[in-house]
Amino acid sequence: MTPAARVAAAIDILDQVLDGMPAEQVLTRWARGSRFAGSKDRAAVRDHVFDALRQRNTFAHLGGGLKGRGLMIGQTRAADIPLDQIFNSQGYGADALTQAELDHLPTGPLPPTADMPEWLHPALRDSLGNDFEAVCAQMQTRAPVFLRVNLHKTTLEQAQKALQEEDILTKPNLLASTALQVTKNARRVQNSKAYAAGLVELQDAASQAVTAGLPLKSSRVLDYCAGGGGKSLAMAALGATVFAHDINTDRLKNIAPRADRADTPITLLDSDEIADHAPFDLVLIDAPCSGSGSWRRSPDAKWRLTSDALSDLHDIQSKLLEIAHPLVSSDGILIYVTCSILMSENQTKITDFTSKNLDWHVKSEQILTPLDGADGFYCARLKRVK
Ligand SMILES: C[S@@+](CC[C@H](N)C(=O)[O-])C[C@H]1O[C@@H](n2cnc3c(N)ncnc32)[C@H](O)[C@@H]1O
Repeated sequence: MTPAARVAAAIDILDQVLDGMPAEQVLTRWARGSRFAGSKDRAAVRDHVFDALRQRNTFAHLGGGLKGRGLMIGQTRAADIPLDQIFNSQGYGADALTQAELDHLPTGPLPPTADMPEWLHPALRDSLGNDFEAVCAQMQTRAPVFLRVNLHKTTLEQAQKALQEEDILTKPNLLASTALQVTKNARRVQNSKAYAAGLVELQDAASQAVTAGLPLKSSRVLDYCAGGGGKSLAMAALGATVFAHDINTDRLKNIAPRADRADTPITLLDSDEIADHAPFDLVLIDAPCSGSGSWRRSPDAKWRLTSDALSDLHDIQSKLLEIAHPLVSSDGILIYVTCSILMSENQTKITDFTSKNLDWHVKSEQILTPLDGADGFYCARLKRVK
């Protein structure tokens, strides 16, 4: 595909995403229906779409409209690429600019805060304080790709060497001793031998930081909201005996093959089986949340979030704390985690919980934002008052 044809594809995809469809779903459908598109084309179209969603309002301002076409005109302008190289009606490329589009002269640049939903600005300002603008600017950029080294099978150095043999370059990351940041050929990771052999998994460094600091060796752990098992696998690799549960049992299906690859067994539990295995030394609630800490990776989610949906999430988060805390052994630890940067899903939830459950107190809290180099994360460790 020519650069112009890739932009034309991105315009169609963006129009569907702007109508409310999840970006991943539209991209997958487009790739299936576009046999002519090679892996480089698919990657380029994906980058266009995600970049445009990260900077949606900036590009709409530069391009003169909040439609796929406006966003891609804005993106082309922001990249300083001559517009007629892309918008020239040639081949499968995008149509040439209309007179109105040519006449659109954007006034000065928008601040980075413009690319965060406006209704959330007060909550984000409260949550991030002086970092609000800087976090918004960071959210306009692509997130780094991180790997978690499976210490059960290898060391950081050996994993780096194995990846290097496949021309995938990495460097250690200070957030977690298991974390490698990919600096070259990130897209090759999932087809690499090192990945197939279970030496590494894709996992954000902040997510790794959350589990890396836990007392996991020889602990019995319940991952109450295990999803695809990212944290279950990380905890098992650090020596824990892990039980994984999720209300959506379909989401647990990926755990068995991943656990096999990593050589770290994980026991899946249905809701009615949990009581038989309780209490646990550690119960992890990786709560469903706005995902605002990882909006660089899924930028369409920030435009889909509504205040009603956020309020529903607050209710679920409170419910999960109430359901899960009795499953912790008398001297055990309750861990509450979100990939949110909103105080209402984090500190506020924990304060509400401890004010209703006076026998629990917060041992420590960890608050990470994208300014720390990875996704935004919150982690509270709670114990019973002695
Ligand atoms: C943030 S995701 C978990 C991600 C996962 N821990 C990982 O590291 O890959 C939140 C999960 O909570 C699950 N969930 C939502 N409500 C739940 C409930 N009431 N009980 C248990 N799990 C729930 C969702 O199905 C979703 O898989």
